[in-house]
Amino acid sequence: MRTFLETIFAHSLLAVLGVVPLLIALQLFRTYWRLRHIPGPFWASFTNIPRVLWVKTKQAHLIHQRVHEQYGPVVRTGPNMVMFDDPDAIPIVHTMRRGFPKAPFYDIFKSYTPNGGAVTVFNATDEDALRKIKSPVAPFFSATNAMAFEPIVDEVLECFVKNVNRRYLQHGTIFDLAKWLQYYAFDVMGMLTFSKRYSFLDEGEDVGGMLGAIYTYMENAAPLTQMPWADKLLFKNWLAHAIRRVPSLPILKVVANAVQERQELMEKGVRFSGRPDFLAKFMQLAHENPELPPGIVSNWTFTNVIAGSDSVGIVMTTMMYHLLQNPNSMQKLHAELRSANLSRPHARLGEIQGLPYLDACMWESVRLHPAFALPFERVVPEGGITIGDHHLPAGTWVGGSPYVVNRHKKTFGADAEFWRPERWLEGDEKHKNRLQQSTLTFGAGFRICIGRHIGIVEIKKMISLLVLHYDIQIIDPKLLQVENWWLFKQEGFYVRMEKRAESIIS
Ligand code: HEM
Repeated sequence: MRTFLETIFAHSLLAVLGVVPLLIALQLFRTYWRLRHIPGPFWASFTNIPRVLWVKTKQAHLIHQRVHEQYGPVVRTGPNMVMFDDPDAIPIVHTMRRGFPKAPFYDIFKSYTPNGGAVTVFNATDEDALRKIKSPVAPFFSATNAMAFEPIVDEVLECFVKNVNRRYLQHGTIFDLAKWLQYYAFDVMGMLTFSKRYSFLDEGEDVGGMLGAIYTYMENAAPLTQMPWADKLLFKNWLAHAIRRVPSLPILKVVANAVQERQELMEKGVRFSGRPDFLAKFMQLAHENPELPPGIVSNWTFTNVIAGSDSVGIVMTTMMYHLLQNPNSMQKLHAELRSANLSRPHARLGEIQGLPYLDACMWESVRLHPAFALPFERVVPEGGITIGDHHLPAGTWVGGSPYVVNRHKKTFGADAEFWRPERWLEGDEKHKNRLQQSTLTFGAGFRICIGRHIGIVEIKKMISLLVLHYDIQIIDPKLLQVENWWLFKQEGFYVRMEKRAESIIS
C-alpha cells in the first residue's frame, strides 16, 4: 500500500510532467506568434541556434544572401531578429537621432563588471552612457583633424617601404601583402593614438601574437553575438567570473602600459613634449572633466586601437586585390595618379583626395568587402517601425548585413556582385551620395563610424604609394581566404613586388 507521502509525490510528479511541457509549448508558441508575419526559415521562429551555426561556418554573409534570395527583402532569422536587404531601410533603422539603441549583440564585446559590463563608444547599448563618453571626443575625429595626422601616416609609410624593400624586393621574395597592410594599419593607429609603433613593420611579423589573439577573440565572440543570453550564462556572471580568468588581449596590455607611462609623467608634473596625439587629448579632457567615469582614458584609447586598425587593413587588402585582378582598373588608376603630378616620395593628401578614380576604387572596395560583415543589430523603439510591407513591433532586433545590403541590385546595378569602380562615376554628385548612403560598411546615422575620415586618409595614402611606385604580381588569386567572424578578414594574399622604373622611393 502507498504511504501518504508516496501518494503526494506521485500526484506532484504527474502534475509536473503535465505542466512543464505545456509551459514549454506555450512559450514556444508565444515566441513564434510575435513575428509570425515575417517570412523566414522555420526553426528561426523558435530558436537562435540556426544563426549561431551560420556564423560558425565562417561564411554567414553567403548564408544571409541565400536567405534573402529565398524569403525576400525582410526575413526573420531568429525568434526576435529580423534582417533587411534594401538600403531604403537604412535611414529607418540607423536614424540620426537617438532612440534606436544597439541590441544585446554588442554586450558580447563588453568585459564583465558586476554592474553590466564595461561600456565603450563602440559597444554602448545605453544611449545616456554613450552620450557622456562620446560627445567630448567626437570632434577629435573630424575630417579636418584627420588631415592633421598626415605627417604621422607618412612616417609609418616610410617604415613600410623601408622594410618591404629590404626584405622582399631584392630577391623577388613572395610575401602576404594582407599581413603587411594590417601591420601598417596597426602601427599607424598606435602612432596616432599614443605615439608608439608595435614594431610589426620592423620585425615583419605579428610580434607576441598580438594580432592573432584579436582574431581568436573574434572567433569565440562572433557566434555568441547571435545568442547573447548564452554569453551571460557562460561568461558574464559573477560565478563564471570568479572561477575562470578571462585573459586580456595582449595588445591591450601594450596600450595600457603606454597610458600608464604617460599618466606617471603627468603625475610627476612632466609635460608631454611629443606631438599632440589622441592620448594627450584624452588625458587633457579627463583632467578638465573630473565627472567623467574613472578609467575613461584607457577606455577611449583601447577603442581606437580595436575599432580602427584591422578595419583599415581589410579595406586596403580588398582594394589591392581587385586592382591586381582587374588590370584595366589598375592601369586607369596608375594613369590618374601619374597625371596628377604628385609630390614624391609621398603624395600629399590634398593632391590625392579629390582624384575621382582613386575615390571610386576606394568606395567600390568598401562596398564589396565590408570589414564587419554581420548585421548591425538595433532594438526597435516604442511604436514599432515599418520596413517595406512589414510592421516590426517595439523590442524586435533589426539589422541589415552590410555584405547583402551593399549588393542590392536595384540600387547598385545588375552587376552589384562584381568589381566595377565606374559605377561611382556614372552620374552627378547626388548619384554618388546616394550610393554612399546606401553602403552600410561604416554603419550609418547616429552610430556611424566616427573614425572613417582617418581610415580614408590611411587607405588613400597607402594605395597611391603602392600603385605609383611598385609593379605587383599576385601569385595565385585562389589562395586568398576570407573568414567572417564579424571581422571579415582576408589571408593568403601572396604577391611578388618590384619597384617601377620611375619610382624614387628607397
Ligand atoms: C576604414 C575602415 C573602417 C571601417 C570599415 C569601420 C567600420 C565601422 C563600423 C561598421 C562601425 C559601426 C558599427 C555598428 O554600428 O555596430 C564603426 C564604428 C566606430 N568606429 Fe570605425 N571603421 C573604420 C575605421 C575606424 C577608425 C580608423 C577608427 C578610429 C580612429 C574607428 C573608430 C570607430 C568608433 C569609435 C566607432 C563607434 C562609433 C559609435 O558607436 O558611435 N573606425 N566603424
